[in-house]
Amino acid sequence: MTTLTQSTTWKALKNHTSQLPHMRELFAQNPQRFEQMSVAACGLFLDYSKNRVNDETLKLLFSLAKEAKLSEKITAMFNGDVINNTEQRSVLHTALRSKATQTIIAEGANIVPEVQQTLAKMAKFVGSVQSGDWKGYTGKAITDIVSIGIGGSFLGPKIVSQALRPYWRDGLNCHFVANVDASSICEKLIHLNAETTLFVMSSKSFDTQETLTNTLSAKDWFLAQGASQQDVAKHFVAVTSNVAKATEFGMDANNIFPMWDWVGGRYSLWSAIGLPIALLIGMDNFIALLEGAHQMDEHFVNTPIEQNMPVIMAMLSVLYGNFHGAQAHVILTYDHNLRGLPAYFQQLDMESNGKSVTLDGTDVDYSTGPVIWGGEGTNGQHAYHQLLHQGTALIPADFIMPLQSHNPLGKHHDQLASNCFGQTQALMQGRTYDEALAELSNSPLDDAQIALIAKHKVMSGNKPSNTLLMNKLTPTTLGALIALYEHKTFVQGAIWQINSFDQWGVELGKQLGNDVLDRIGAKEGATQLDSSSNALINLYRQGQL
Ligand SMILES: O=P(O)(O)OC[C@H]1O[C@H](O)[C@H](O)[C@@H](O)[C@@H]1O
Repeated sequence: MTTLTQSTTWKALKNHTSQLPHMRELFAQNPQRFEQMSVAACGLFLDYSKNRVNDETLKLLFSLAKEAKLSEKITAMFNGDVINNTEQRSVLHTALRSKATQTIIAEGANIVPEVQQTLAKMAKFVGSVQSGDWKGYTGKAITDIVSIGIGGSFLGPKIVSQALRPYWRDGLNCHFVANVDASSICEKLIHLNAETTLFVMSSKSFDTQETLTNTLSAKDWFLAQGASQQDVAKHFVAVTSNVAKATEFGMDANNIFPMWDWVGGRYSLWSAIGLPIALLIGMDNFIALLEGAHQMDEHFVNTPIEQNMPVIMAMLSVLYGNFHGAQAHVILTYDHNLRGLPAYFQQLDMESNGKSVTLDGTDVDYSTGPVIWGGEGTNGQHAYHQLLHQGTALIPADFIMPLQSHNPLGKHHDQLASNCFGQTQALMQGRTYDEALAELSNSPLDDAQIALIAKHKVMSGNKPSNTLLMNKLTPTTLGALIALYEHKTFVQGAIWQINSFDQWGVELGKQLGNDVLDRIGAKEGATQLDSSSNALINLYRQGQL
């Protein structure tokens, strides 16, 4: 039994939440609800009024945060304290977007100079590739980047590049290879010219099977196109914290961009892992991305928790996960360029808070990280919004939308916005039986049929949502948005007293996968494992059913 669930505040929340009226009633009681439950920060605007809260709920949630010593924990992270207790590491992705004048101590040294040196190395490299000064082995400029990496070494570069498509410099294209399934790399290489292709291999550990395999295959392809071993240095660069392994692999030491143990993979896009992003949008825009995140860092550190955007969003998630039984959370991006963002937040949140023991190893007796999923609006309305409106599961929703489009065309953006706002309204107010009957008042159906259809048209409403707006999706607002969710994830972990920065759960699958790989390649069929695993391996070995 943890102290958290035994606390007075926790018990008060349990009691309070069961007595709150429907959101329709909460809006009717307070015409100022929107004004009182919205907050602006760093170019973002959060409307959290469509939530199952009143002033008392918020007061209790903020008490929970204070009892968790949240402010002290925020300070500890930014100061470089070793808060990742199982790997004995600081957590300082925030240092990657710090100012050159700052001093941030990690492992006994000021890390800001090295961060700045790496940014300068990136800027020089990006400038030379974009200007055409960087030449391939036949003297041609680079036209295509192939980014090889997986997990945090893939999702950040991929999703941010996609989100900032309007900022791509002409003349450069980028292809992302992550999965070890050869289709991923083959379908890209087939269209590329080795003379003008640059491979960026990103792996913090330089020990991830998929990334190593893909990089070796890329190298084989490159050499098979007529290039020679000494040409590799012109076409392969690496981003890693394991410089020794990268050099051993054959990467030219001058082409290795460092990263550090105090940056978690899912928090690393701000480091040289973001090199593909910078190559596409330019270093000036990459710096703007960092600036947006830095602004959100400042907001997070300096703003009282009651007006603190990451804290508000985090405490609302704690409310639904721990007091309303919600086990999932949906991210709905009403912006085509943000279509990949739910997948990014999926790793950020689920790999951070998918834990079941507290920092001191006590089994939790409460829910922790929810299942994060989502997609772009309005597509989701034609796919899964039915469940959001009438399903039995409570799934809180974040709607994210810029007020201005990069492609203002006719009524498109009006329709996008009207759908976004209409959805949050429908989730909140639902439809009563009487309203359904009224809608059927002119129906030719008989009374029994009308009563039946009306019943099927009832929507309970009271479904919570946040609406996050920005003027326009720019590098700066995107940086602030991603940092917002990083800090939201941190706050939830702080409340749940878990380590949000290790990922022991991914180890076993890898170990067993390596064992299966050996059994697939063995002389004899598999017999030592469970009957299912033996059979599956042997089916694969025979290559057909
Ligand atoms: O960057 P790498 O060391 O290759 O790791 C790539 C990924 O591997 C694992 O799946 C970790 O759980 C991720 O957090 C990490 O981003």
